[in-house]
Amino acid sequence: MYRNLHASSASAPSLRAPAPVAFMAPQSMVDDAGNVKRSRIERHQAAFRHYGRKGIKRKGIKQEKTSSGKTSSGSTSSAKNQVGNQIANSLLEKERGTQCLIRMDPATQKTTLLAPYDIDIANPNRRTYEDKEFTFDKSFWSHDEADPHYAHQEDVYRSFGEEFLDHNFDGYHTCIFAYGQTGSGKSYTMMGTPEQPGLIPRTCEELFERIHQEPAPNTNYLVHVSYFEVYNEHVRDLLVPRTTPPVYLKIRESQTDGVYVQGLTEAEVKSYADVERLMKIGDMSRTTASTKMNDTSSRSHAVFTIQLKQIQHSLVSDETIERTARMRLVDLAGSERAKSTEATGQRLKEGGQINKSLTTLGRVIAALADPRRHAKGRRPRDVVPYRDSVLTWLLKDSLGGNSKTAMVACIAPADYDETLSTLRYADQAKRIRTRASVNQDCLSAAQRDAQISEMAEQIRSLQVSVNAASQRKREEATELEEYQKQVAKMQRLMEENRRISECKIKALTSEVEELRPVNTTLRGEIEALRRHLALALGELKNPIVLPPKVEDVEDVEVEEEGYRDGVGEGERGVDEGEQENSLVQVDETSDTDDGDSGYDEGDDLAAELQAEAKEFLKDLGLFRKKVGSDRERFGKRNPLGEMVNF
Ligand SMILES: Nc1ncnc2c1ncn2[C@@H]1O[C@H](COP(=O)(O)OP(=O)(O)OP(=O)(O)O)[C@@H](O)[C@H]1O
Repeated sequence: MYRNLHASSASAPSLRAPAPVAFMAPQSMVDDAGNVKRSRIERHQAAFRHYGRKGIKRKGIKQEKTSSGKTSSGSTSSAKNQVGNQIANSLLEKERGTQCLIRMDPATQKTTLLAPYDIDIANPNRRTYEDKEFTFDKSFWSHDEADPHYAHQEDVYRSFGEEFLDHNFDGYHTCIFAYGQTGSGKSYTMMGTPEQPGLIPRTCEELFERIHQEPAPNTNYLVHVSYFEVYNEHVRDLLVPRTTPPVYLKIRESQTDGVYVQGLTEAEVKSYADVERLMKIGDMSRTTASTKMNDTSSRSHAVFTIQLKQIQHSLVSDETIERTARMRLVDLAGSERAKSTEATGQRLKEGGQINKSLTTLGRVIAALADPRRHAKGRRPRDVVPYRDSVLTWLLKDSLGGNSKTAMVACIAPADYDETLSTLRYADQAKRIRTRASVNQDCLSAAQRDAQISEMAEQIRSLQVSVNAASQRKREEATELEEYQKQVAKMQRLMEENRRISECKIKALTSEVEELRPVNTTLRGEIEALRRHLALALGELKNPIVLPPKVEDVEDVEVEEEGYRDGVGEGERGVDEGEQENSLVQVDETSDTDDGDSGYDEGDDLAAELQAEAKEFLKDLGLFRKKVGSDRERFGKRNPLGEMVNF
């Protein structure tokens, strides 16, 4: 673990050096010369960090002893639960037969990561591990409560949390964030448990203790709290109830406020009880899940922010001093290897997102720690990839800007690679330099009055533009209403048209149905007429010659005789030849009354009938065409777009 303990003067901005905080080795592990003793038995001990606590004195809460001999608070029954939990954790590590690979030297603050013993000698290609040494600002050893150097929650808070609160009262922005592999104790360090509160509750509690103890009657305090999480690269307000689908907030950047979360709840709090209530709401809302490495693993980065505003008024000089400080307390999600967590599905996806944002945080830290960054003529901001993840963008100011920042690197030192990676991360972060300055405004009565009248003017002009905007809005609303009316009217008309078309189609369909039998009959009649006409024509062109009937012949003979009585012989010879013809004529006209004129009339009739038939066929053709076009216009189509008969 490491942290920044360098303070800046309240009046001028200064450079500060972040420094590491690591586990503190128990005395039993350090020999007289200060060297770390390495015994096989020790190295097989459980590896979890266990913070104890010395509570801030509170009513109704029992006091307990810490390693440093100071008193602490905690309810007895809850403390029992916590002890159980701690033992369970230790047992879990022991059950796994893991080695404790960390040693700490309280004299030098040196942290040593020891190479694991189980090196496979038979396999020479296997990677060789070696001991690694790191030095951090502070190292906390929370391995065994029986240890004289065991670091309780209270010890951790007293060693730097308290100091950070001092910075806040001096008007500095601060940030403490916990980093480490999953299950290494980040949430325990930052939030803790009701029995063993961590840095956040202790800071808040002491903040209100100091406010309420403030003897100066001319100082006013305003405290606001916000709590949000970054889950899968989305920001969610933890102080509002969860919804389905979840409401994600947008990140904005302004020149005056820097990077901020738009629409985030900033609740005013007047006492520690108010903060406790909000912390409870937020913790219940936070995304956690049970994984192989941790029963209540945080699947998101949680950012708890306290805004402290101190307004001081001097009656002597009639000046107002405003100090604003922001405390950011960040519990990062744990880095994890899919192999160790055996995660699948949603857990695997979350793990991927967590690692991605932590990798970006690592790149940001590396860029900020790069000594060339401070070289002359270099434009540092170009190379820091803040915007590559939501987390780094939001923490931009805390990581490399106006803030005093500490990183607590938590380790569960049973895994050489994970622990080495965390310690390297921390080692790099300690090289970062930020520029913290006091956020203070000092205003004389005249300046304040000027500011008030300037603001009043601003409010007036805003009021004017709001009025103009609402007028525009009203006009726009009227236009919109008119437009909506027109659209509704058009829709109504279209609907009516559709209905009219439907009616037409129905009427035409029934007409066609009615005409269908007439059409069939007419077709039949036309066919009959055609046949009849063909017969008549055939008959006219090839008349059938029939022999005269007997009575007819006799009648002729009688007539001939009468005739013969009146004409000469020669005449008779000629008449005989003609007589034959006239007989044919007579016979032929027996049906048509007159042989010669009957033939001409037949032709006329045929022509007349033909013309009539043609006329009829023409009408029929037109009628067909009409029916066809109506079908085209009003007929139904099947899904393939083909016409369907109606
Ligand atoms: N110093 C400690 N003393 C007692 N219990 C501890 C200590 N450190 C961690 N624990 C316990 O270990 C478990 C895991 O710790 P915690 O949830 O804080 O890990 P984490 O690093 O936040 O994990 P994750 O990244 O998965 O959220 C918890 O039950 C916690 O109470």
